[in-house]
Amino acid sequence: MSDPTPTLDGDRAGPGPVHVLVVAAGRGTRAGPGAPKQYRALGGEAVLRRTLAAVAAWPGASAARTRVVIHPEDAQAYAEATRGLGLAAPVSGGATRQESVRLGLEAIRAGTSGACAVLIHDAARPFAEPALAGRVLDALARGSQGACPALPVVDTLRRGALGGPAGAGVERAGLLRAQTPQGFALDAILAAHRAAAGREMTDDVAVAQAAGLEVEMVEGDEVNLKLTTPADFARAETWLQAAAPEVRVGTGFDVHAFAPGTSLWLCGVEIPFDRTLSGHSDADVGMHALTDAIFGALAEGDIGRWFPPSDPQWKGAPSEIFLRKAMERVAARGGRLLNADITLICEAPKIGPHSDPMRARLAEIMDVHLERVSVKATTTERLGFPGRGEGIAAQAAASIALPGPCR
Ligand SMILES: Nc1ccn([C@@H]2O[C@H](COP(=O)(O)OP(=O)(O)OP(=O)(O)O)[C@@H](O)[C@H]2O)c(=O)n1
Ligand SMILES: C[C@](O)(CO)[C@H](O)COP(=O)(O)O
Repeated sequence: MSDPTPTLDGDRAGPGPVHVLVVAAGRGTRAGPGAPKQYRALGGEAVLRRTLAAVAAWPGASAARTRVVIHPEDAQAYAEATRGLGLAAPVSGGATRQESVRLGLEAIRAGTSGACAVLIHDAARPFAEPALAGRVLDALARGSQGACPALPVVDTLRRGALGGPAGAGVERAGLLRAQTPQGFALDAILAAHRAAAGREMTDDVAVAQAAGLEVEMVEGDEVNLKLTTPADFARAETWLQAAAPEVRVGTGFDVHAFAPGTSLWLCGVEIPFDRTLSGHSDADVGMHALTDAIFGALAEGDIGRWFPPSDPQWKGAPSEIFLRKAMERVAARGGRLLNADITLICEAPKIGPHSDPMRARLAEIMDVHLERVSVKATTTERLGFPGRGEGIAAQAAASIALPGPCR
């Protein structure tokens, strides 16, 4: 499939397409006993899945250019947490975050050619918003060799250990707390990581600096919490409970003309008929309208953008490919389909006897309950092209819930 966002968005120039590396191979020991923190449920959903949904909304990001580094023992948990997201196979991580990053960068370099940017992000930061990633990419586009979001330290700093005596104060002016995603040109940060092997550093800015790269600090975000301790999980749960999901509605409309034939496809069901519908794919007009409604709710274009009709590979293709892609995008954004309502507009064939099988087939493809899918039909009282029996029109509405802002 052609990818609609292959380079930095809008006016951003920079070191080519944006790759995202999510490091998820840690053990999360400071988060206490249980599964590694990136696979624990937060608001009913695995932390890693939330992080990947956040990443999917970043400017220039795509599933095809997102790689996740995991611990080899976590393959099953990873498969469950990323089901339906359409990601490439995960990369096996190392004993430290630094090693995991290097292994991920090597995998990205091996799988792509040419100059590109990479955003390196902790799986343990599920709330990194598009504007934050945008500031990092903007710095790269301005020519910075690296960019890191950060926030000023606001508490007084003092040396010491809990339960022990207070030690000397530490001047806090000019101190920043570094966050991720940290962005670089892929080749530069990969070279820096190769050179740094064996010397342990806690973030990629340190690795970049050790190689002589200059890194620009950009504004971070308080909401971009790194889940480290049980208290962080408790805080994040409170945020999520306070945030209502965002409900989006999209609409779709499509028309296909009749052509000589013996059956036609409508909403995933083949109906014997004295004509067929003509079109580049299987011409399933109902499924096309529904798919466009879902893409519309996501504000991610339409079928033609994801599956150009000029591309011969979609000739005669079953339209469920398009619908599955739209649902894959809903999942990638951390959303779910609330309901879909399709109206088929034709004099013939009669839709009534087929509407329940159509609902069942659409619900199966979208992996939602039957009750969320409606298929109905109307005529145009013999007026216009459907009334003259020249073709079939379909309109659809779809509503989806996307995770609300976590502020
Ligand atoms: N060997 C490692 C260690 C860490 N990470 C990842 O680096 C990110 C930031 O690290 P941190 O929050 O310290 O995670 P953990 O190392 O898992 O936590 P802890 O130190 O409490 O064990 C996390 O997404 C973590 O999964 C990694 O990919 N490989
Ligand atoms: C990279 C990082 O998130 C920047 O704040 C942080 O350094 C990772 O934490 P770790 O505990 O050192 O892995």
